[in-house]
Amino acid sequence: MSNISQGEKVKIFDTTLRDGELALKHKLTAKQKVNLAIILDKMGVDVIEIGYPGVYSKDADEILLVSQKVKNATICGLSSSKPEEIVAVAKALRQAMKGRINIFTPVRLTANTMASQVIDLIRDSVSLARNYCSDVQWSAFDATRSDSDFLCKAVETAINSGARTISIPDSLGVASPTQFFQLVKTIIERVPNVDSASISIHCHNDNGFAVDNSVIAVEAGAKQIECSINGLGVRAGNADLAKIVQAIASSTNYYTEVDQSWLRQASELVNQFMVVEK
Ligand SMILES: CC(C)[C@@](O)(CC(=O)O)C(=O)O
Repeated sequence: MSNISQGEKVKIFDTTLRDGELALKHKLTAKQKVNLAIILDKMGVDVIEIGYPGVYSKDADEILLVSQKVKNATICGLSSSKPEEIVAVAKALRQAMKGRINIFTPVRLTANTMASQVIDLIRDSVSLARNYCSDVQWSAFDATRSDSDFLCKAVETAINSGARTISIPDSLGVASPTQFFQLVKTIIERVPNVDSASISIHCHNDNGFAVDNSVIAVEAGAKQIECSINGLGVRAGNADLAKIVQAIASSTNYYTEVDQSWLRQASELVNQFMVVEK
């Protein structure tokens, strides 16, 4: 069984304006977000994550503004499993032609978390989001440090509750390429309803493997890669979009719809984001 077939498109999900913004000491302005989103849209990125409106209220306004400018890409907002955060994303997306709610739930069980409570949380939050939006992504926060049997159960629950995309993040950037390949493969082999959703991945670069892990995950069956311009993201950053697109372009088996001629302009704009405006 495989989630991606040879010759298939790999979707590119850009998180520069969400994970990347969190890496900066200052917040981006609405104008900066709109300017980058327009370039990402022209570039052919499939999904643009703009912010986390349940926690940063300015992100709600930015999602609304970007929605008015973006023509093709899906606009995405992040949320935890808290109902009020899910509603905040849904409201912010009201003018988006194509909108997605990305819900993350921690799946690493600790002494204080019961498996059944986490499963309930996933079911309730994904179902709630589906009442507002047909395009719901569920992200298994800290997937690479979780128990794989529990992770499979969590993924199955999210899909049964209506998630169309399942993201497997290496949240702390601890997985080696072999381990990450195996984890994605295990999910695709073991989760009975996995073909009702697409698998996405989101890799951090703490050990320098963000790009390698992302590319190898496609070989394991992932259909969407989450990455950012210049690899901007918390701590050591995310996978660098330009490197991902280049790696996929050089493979004969898969392709992306990203037009590489826009990469330089996007990279220069994100370099300017590092400078605090007076
Ligand atoms: C949302 C998720 C994919 C996350 O980005 C979570 C987060 O940044 O809080 C991660 O790296 O695990």
